[in-house]
Amino acid sequence: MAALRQAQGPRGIPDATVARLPVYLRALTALVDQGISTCSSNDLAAAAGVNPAKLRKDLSYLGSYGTRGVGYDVEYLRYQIARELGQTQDWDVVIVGVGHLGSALSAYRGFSTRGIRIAALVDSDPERIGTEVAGVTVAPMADLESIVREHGIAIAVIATPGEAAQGVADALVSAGVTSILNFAPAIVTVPEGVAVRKVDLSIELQILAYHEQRRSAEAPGGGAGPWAADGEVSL
Ligand SMILES: NC(=O)c1ccc[n+]([C@@H]2O[C@H](COP(=O)([O-])OP(=O)(O)OC[C@H]3O[C@@H](n4cnc5c(N)ncnc54)[C@H](O)[C@@H]3O)[C@@H](O)[C@H]2O)c1
Repeated sequence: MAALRQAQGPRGIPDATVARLPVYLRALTALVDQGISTCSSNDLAAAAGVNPAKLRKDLSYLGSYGTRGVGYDVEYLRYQIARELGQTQDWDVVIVGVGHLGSALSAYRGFSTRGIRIAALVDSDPERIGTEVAGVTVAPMADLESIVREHGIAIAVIATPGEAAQGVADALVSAGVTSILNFAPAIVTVPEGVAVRKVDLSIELQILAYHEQRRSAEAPGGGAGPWAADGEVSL
């Protein structure tokens, strides 16, 4: 069976907690920007859109318990989470497949503020190779290994058609990449020690469509349905 390996949380932190850390980081960054230096777990939980007990439990994995009556030191907690997520250093990332999606991802400015730098773009199409996208020249697949070595790249994004994804994943792994974000609609198998995360917007939309359909079937007059106040479906 094809194994879809998930990133192992650092220091044994559960993956569900790791997945919420970037949300806390974003909320804390907003608090820093507003000049707020301390916050209660309730305030931070509200800003992050999670329940306070879950937030306290998540932060306890980082050894961060806040100070009774004072709350959390916003700057320090932000630093702790950034360090846990490896964001105190910049990560060079390669995108393979520089079509519509790959080009849009390369042009996204939000990565740089999160310590992610799109250092290289690679494609197999001779028409695309040599063109410049978001200030980076598209390189051929033959250059993948030297690109990964030169930039010390550990993380790659696959934005090729599904049928090319496994071959691209194999090439990435053999070049030395150890973490892959796969946008292609295909399950890729990788050796032990390589992490793969899959993003599938169609599945997310299908889930929303399912709930939308149930909502209109169950409450034709416009009931609340399964929707939570923050817009997330409560499953
Ligand atoms: N996960 C999501 O949420 C989501 C959303 C949209 C699209 N997609 C998927 O992302 C992928 C890209 O979509 P797109 O619209 O950008 O397609 P596209 O056709 O515009 O781009 C694909 C690019 O991959 C390149 N490519 C093909 N085979 C390759 C190979 N073996 N090695 C290197 N490069 C190769 C092509 O030359 C092209 O530049 C598709 O698989 C699509 O289904 C995923």
